[in-house]
Amino acid sequence: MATVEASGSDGQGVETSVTYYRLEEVAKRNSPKELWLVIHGRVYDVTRFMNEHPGGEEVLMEQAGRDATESFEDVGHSSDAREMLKQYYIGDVHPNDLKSESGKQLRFSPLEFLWWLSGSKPN
Ligand code: HEM
Repeated sequence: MATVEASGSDGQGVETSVTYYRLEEVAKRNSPKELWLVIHGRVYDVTRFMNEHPGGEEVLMEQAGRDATESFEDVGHSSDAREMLKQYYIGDVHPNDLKSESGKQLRFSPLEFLWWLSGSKPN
């Protein structure tokens, strides 16, 4: 775990600090005693929320210690549900462990792109 302090340039005012967690650490919190999950690069401790989740505790258990972004989005959670996330936020995924979300949207691998280029050349 690493904590980064970032404070405002005026020396007073808002001070924010972010705690970074490695995915390895998140993965250990995969039991009903301690249940963390990742949604959009943020880490949530949903241990005390498990019994209250309207979608049931089983689905949270299935995602325990993992990146639950896709399943969270697949359900089409309401804005109320998104608002609730804040209560359980404990930190961010360590930058070295972040997969690029835009990377997933690449339509071609670099090799396919070369094939595509060579195929589309005149004559
Ligand atoms: C901290 C994370 C989560 C919060 C705060 C949350 C909150 C909620 C809330 C408030 C609802 C009621 C419907 C709504 O307002 O959208 C709901 C329903 C539901 N959630 Fe979650 N949820 C979380 C994570 C997940 C995850 C990871 C899954 C994985 C599949 C999931 C699956 C469901 C399902 C299946 C329903 C029932 C939908 C229905 O009956 O129409 N939730 N959740």
